Amino acid sequence: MRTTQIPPPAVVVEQVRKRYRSTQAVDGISLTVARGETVGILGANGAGKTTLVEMIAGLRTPDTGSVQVLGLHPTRDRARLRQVLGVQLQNAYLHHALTARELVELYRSLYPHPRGTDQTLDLVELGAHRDTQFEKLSGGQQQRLSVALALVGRPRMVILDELTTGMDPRARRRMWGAIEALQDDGVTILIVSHAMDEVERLCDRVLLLQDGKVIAEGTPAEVTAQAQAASLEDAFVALTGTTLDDLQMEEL
Ligand SMILES: Nc1ncnc2c1ncn2[C@@H]1O[C@H](COP(=O)(O)OP(=O)(O)OP(=O)(O)O)[C@@H](O)[C@H]1O
Repeated sequence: MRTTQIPPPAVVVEQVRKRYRSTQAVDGISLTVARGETVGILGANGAGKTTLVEMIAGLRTPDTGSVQVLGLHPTRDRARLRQVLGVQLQNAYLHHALTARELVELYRSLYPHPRGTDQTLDLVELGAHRDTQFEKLSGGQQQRLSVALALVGRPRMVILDELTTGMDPRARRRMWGAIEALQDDGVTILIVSHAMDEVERLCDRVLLLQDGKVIAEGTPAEVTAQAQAASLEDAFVALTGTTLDDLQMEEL
């Protein structure tokens, strides 16, 4: 009888914890993400979302617990993981004096089979700004470029922290289209987002965090129903006791 090897899930996180001095940022989170699945990580400011995805990306080491990504250990197998995982993080440091084209070319050089430079810039509609230095791009354009850089290596999985923050409505729609194309290609996606319309449209499943713990999990419709709410945004408010206006005030 022939046996088929079932590939491991894209992400297996078991009971991870991470503390910064007096703050328990992540407090015992477990998460399994199937290959090709899109999972949204939600929660108020400071809930632990970025810390969680940084541990999955291998950029932070958990104090306890384990993380496996595409069958690899995020820190021990860092070089191999970098070839298959694209990461766009909040406040990513990019060389400000380089142009959009130069940054794409720099990132292309890290991968064996990267997308073309023009194709990458067109993906986020930055072709017209190819010769603009990063520091002279608008905030939304910088954000679009950082997403493009996460996709340049044709990753099997991407982590997107605040995908469309700062983008105008047209750029957001365009970005959603680009994400849907990745989904059609079977790419596994983790999205950190405060935009509930985006999460409802793109995510198969969401995890709602509070104080470093998962307080709700399921499809957007299941989490909405669990809170007996009319929308995911209402569910967020009911379950976390935070309003999105509070979130925006905190971000000011
Ligand atoms: N480098 C650090 N040193 C000390 N404390 C930190 C550090 N990074 C994060 N924290 C704290 O850990 C907690 C979780 O932060 P984290 O950035 O993971 O939250 P978040 O859910 O991504 O928030 P946001 O929505 O504001 O991006 C917060 O209380 C934050 O102040």
